[in-house]
Amino acid sequence: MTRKKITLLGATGSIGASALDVIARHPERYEVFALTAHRQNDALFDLCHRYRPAYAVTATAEAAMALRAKLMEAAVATEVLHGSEGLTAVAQAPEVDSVLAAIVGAAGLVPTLAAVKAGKQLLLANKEALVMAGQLFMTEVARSGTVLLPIDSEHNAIYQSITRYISNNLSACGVRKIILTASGGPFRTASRKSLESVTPEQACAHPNWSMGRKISVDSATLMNKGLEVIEAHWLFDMPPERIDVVVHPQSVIHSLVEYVDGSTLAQLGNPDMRTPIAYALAYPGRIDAGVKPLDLFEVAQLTFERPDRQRFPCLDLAYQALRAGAAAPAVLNAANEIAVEAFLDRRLPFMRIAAVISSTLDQAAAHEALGIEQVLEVDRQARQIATGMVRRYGA
Ligand SMILES: NC(=O)C1=CN([C@@H]2O[C@H](COP(=O)(O)OP(=O)(O)OC[C@H]3O[C@@H](n4cnc5c(N)ncnc54)[C@H](OP(=O)(O)O)[C@@H]3O)[C@@H](O)[C@H]2O)C=CC1
Ligand SMILES: CC(=O)[C@@H](O)[C@H](O)COP(=O)(O)O
Ligand SMILES: [Mn+2]
Repeated sequence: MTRKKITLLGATGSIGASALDVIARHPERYEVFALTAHRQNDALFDLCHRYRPAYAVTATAEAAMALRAKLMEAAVATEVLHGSEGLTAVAQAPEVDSVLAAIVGAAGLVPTLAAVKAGKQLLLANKEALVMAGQLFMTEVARSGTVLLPIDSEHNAIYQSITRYISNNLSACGVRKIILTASGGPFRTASRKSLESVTPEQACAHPNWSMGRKISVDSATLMNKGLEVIEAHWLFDMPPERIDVVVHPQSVIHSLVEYVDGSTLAQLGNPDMRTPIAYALAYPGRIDAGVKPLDLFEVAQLTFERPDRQRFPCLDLAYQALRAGAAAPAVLNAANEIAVEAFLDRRLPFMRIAAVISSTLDQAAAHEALGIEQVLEVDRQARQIATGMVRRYGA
């Protein structure tokens, strides 16, 4: 069997760790071609030592020099690149079969799009890329013929629950609705008053998933679900009124697809990202992911609630941005990234995250964000506005 060569963008993160865990279980199937990091250079060295990729990518030339020296001393033959050119090079290298996009935030857009342009099979975790530039992204996917496999657990569940016997058009397949499940986050039952003083540590303590800090805060505000509504819109070509959100605190049903004949199909499993990652790596086959099978007697109860749109206004801000279209989702994403960073730095109270995003959406100039340069310019301007808003609403 020829081994699939994988570039892992964002190898030092939470998705990176889950992906490498699955890959390491199947050395006969997968070969790590490139690993990338941003701040965690020592962790990148350890990964190179263990997985012996052909390439590693660091953020800066200085970091690359330091890593090269350590690798040479350890007799590891990995070549080190750096910066955005380095990321693009390993996303597009002719030897690469699949790119797993797990950089967090807007920083993932350019290298992920580079992989699409080169027609690589794309295993997509970086939802922000689709939120910022969905139209452009999906146009490139169609042009290059990239096979795009979602890793985000909800979208992976939907992908698994769609029966595509007839067509790639979901309406033609009888799909009426997509239903995204949300855990409700760590503050699902918290009073509005208590939300005013919650800390980053509390916000990052997700009840079911172990994830990076940015997405953990997004889950706590329900912006994660808002971003996922936009992600689902682009991945499955569904209008916003046919994408619902239901709070399901156990995170066992990862999402559902409702059909016109009254059937609702869903994918279930223990909350562990190795399942969707293994699905995408092995597609269209299946491989062991190291995940414990679901024990329904242990789960015992699956419960459902409506999201509380008053306590968690970020969900509706995302629907609004999706309906507004054009550059609004890119503005929403940029403002959210600035607000979440400020909250994590204790410069902005939790309950002001939505205010920063809403005011930024109001103030940002209307743009028809078409090309990548325009999207990046919208992102830059929105960050500037949102930074001003953080000062206004800040702690
Ligand atoms: N974690 C999860 O379970 C899930 C995550 N996702 C999505 O996957 C993506 C990754 O999430 P997660 O793994 O939790 O995030 P982490 O914060 O754990 O990891 C982020 C990765 O991106 C790298 N990175 C950060 N900033 C930059 C930058 N400016 N340029 C290049 N690389 C950068 C980090 O490098 P370093 O650490 O070296 O600084 C790290 O490797 C996000 O888009 C998230 O929404 C989706 C579903 C589930
Ligand atoms: C694992 C995953 O896909 C995350 O996006 C997860 O869904 C976050 O949980 P919430 O449902 O709380 O947003
Ligand atoms: Mn998700």
